[in-house]
Amino acid sequence: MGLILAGGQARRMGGGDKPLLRLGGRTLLERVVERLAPQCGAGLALSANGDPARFSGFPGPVLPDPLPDQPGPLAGILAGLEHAAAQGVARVVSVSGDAPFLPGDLVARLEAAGSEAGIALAASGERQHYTIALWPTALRGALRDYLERGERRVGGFIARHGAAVASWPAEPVDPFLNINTPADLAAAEALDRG
Ligand SMILES: Nc1nc2c(ncn2[C@@H]2O[C@H](COP(=O)(O)OP(=O)(O)OP(=O)(O)O)[C@@H](O)[C@H]2O)c(=O)[nH]1
Repeated sequence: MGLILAGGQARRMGGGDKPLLRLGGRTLLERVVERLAPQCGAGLALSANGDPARFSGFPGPVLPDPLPDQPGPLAGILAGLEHAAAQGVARVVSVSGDAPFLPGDLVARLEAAGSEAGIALAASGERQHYTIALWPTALRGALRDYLERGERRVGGFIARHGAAVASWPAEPVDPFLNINTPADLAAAEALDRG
């Protein structure tokens, strides 16, 4: 199952839903769905809080964070793992909803790198992306305990559970480039025009 994380506050962008920003005539979310859907036989889910109607075109459930007082990407990942486990799905690939150039072999390579019980992270060269990763749903109990203890660092959870890494070249275009600021969006527009 593919899980698109869209529950962040987009402070560096000035607020709002970054996945609904447009790049080259389509929203970032439409671009992420276009990249990810063909790779995910078990379908997609979107992790986002607030009114789900603003994502009405999304082809899957919109999952609110299970621990609203505990923001951060791990809360969204927990929502995805619990949803997937309820559907009998063993592994979830999370991606950021602001990464419009995801590689077409993302899921296959993460699945090859990961194990039944282990997390697998995507990397651009040496740079690891903690929110673009394969997560066994079996870790959902440990993740809920971690968050309920008041922890929220993704790297801290991964360090406890080990992680394999699948790496893609960062050049000429980083396939995990994500949009954090208006300047990033302008740069992505220039890249998209090629
Ligand atoms: N579900 C969920 N996703 C989150 C949360 N916080 C961040 N994310 C997602 O995790 C990914 C990385 O988020 P960040 O870069 O830390 O935060 P951001 O909202 O994108 O941007 P800034 O507020 O500018 O840091 C993005 O896809 C976010 O949508 C949260 O509290 N809940």
